[in-house]
Amino acid sequence: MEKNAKVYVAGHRGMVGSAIYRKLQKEGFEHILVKTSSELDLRNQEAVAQFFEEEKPDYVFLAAAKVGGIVANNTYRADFLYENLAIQNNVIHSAYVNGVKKLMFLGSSCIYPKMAPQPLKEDYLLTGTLEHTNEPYAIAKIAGIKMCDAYRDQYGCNFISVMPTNLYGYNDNYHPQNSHVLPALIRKVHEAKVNNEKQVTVWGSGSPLREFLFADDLADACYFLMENYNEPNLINIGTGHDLTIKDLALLIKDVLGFDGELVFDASKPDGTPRKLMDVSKLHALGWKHQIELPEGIALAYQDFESRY
Ligand SMILES: NC(=O)c1ccc[n+]([C@@H]2O[C@H](COP(=O)([O-])OP(=O)(O)OC[C@H]3O[C@@H](n4cnc5c(N)ncnc54)[C@H](OP(=O)(O)O)[C@@H]3O)[C@@H](O)[C@H]2O)c1
Ligand SMILES: C[C@@H]1O[C@H](OP(=O)(O)OP(=O)(O)OC[C@H]2O[C@@H](n3cnc4c(=O)[nH]c(N)nc43)[C@H](O)[C@@H]2O)[C@@H](O)[C@H](O)[C@@H]1O
Repeated sequence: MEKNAKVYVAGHRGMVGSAIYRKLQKEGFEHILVKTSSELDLRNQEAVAQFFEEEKPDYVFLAAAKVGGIVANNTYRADFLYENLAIQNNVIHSAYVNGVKKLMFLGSSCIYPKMAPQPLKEDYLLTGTLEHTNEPYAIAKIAGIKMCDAYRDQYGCNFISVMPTNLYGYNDNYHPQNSHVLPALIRKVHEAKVNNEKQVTVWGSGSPLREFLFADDLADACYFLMENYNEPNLINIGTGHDLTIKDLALLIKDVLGFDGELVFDASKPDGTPRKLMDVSKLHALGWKHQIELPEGIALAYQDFESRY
C-alpha cells in the first residue's frame, strides 16, 4: 500500500478497527478514511454506495460488524445474521463497483465445524456442522469469505479474507452479558476485588479450550497480509497456543491479584470444545505474534481501569 493512498478502515472505533487505525498511523499513512456508525450506517446500501462513489478509497479494512460473545450470539441470532450480511454485502459490492485495489474481510474462527480436527486448518471450512450458539454469525462470515472469492473469480477483485482467533486488547467490549470471555472475566475479577467479594462466577464448565491473540498483534498481522497476501481462500491468524477457560480464569485472578474462589455456572453454554487455529500458513509467510497472554492481560486491564 502506498503511504499516500486513501485507506478506509470500517469500524475504526472498535477493538480491531482502532488497532488497525493505530498501526496505519504508526506506518505513516496520510489519508486514513473513517466514519462512525452514526455518520454512516453500513447496513444502508444506498448510503454505502454513495460514500464509496464520493470517497473512492484505494484500500479497505472491513473491521465493522456486529460482534459479541457466546450468550450475545445465541440471544440475538437474527441480528447477528442480518446485520453482518448487510454490512459486508454493501461494503464488498461497493468496493468492487468503485475499483478498490484491495479489501480485507475479517472473519472469525467460529466458521469452522464444531468438531473439526485440531488445530483448525483453512481447508476444514464447510466440512461439518457448526456450533449452534454462534451459527448465524458463522454463516454470515462464511458468506463474506465466499463473496470475496466470488468477486475475485468473476471480476478479478483482490479481496482477501482473514480468520482471527479470539481477540482481546485495548477498546474491548466489557458488557457483562454481551462480551467475550476474557474481557468479561477481567471485569468480574476486578469487581470482586474492589468489592471484597470471595468468589467469581465463570460461565460453563471451564473445560473448553480457547486461543487468544492481542488485538495490536492482529492489526500487525492484518497490515502484513495486506502487503503480502493476494490469494483466494482464507488465512488463519492466531498464536497457535490455547488454554482451558478455567486456566484462563486462574491466570486473570493471578494477574489482577485476586485470591477469591472460582465458581462455575453450568447453566451457561460451553460452546465449541476447542478452536485452536493452525497458523502454519501464516508462519510460512513470515509473521508471528509478539504479545503473550500474561503481558496482554496486564495491558488490557490497564486499559479497562483507565476507561471504567
Ligand atoms: N473480538 C473478537 O474476539 C474477534 C475475533 C475474531 C474476529 N473478530 C472480527 O473482527 C472485527 C471487529 O471486531 P471487534 O471485536 O473490533 O468488534 P467491536 O469492538 O464491537 O467493533 C465493531 C465496530 O463495527 C462498527 N459497526 C457495527 N455495526 C455497524 C454499522 N451498522 N454501521 C457502521 N459500523 C458498524 C462499530 O462502529 P461504531 O463504534 O461507530 O458504532 C464498531 O466500531 C469483526 O469483523 C469481528 O467479526 C473479532
Ligand atoms: C471469536 C468469538 O468466539 C465466540 O465464541 P466463544 O469463543 O465460545 O465465545 P466466548 O463468549 O468468548 O466464550 C468462550 C468460553 O468462555 C466461557 N465463559 C466463561 N465465563 C464467561 C463470561 O463471563 N463471559 C463469556 N462471554 N464467556 C464466558 C463460555 O461459556 C465459553 O465456554 C463466538 O460466539 C463469536 O461469534 C466469535 O467467533
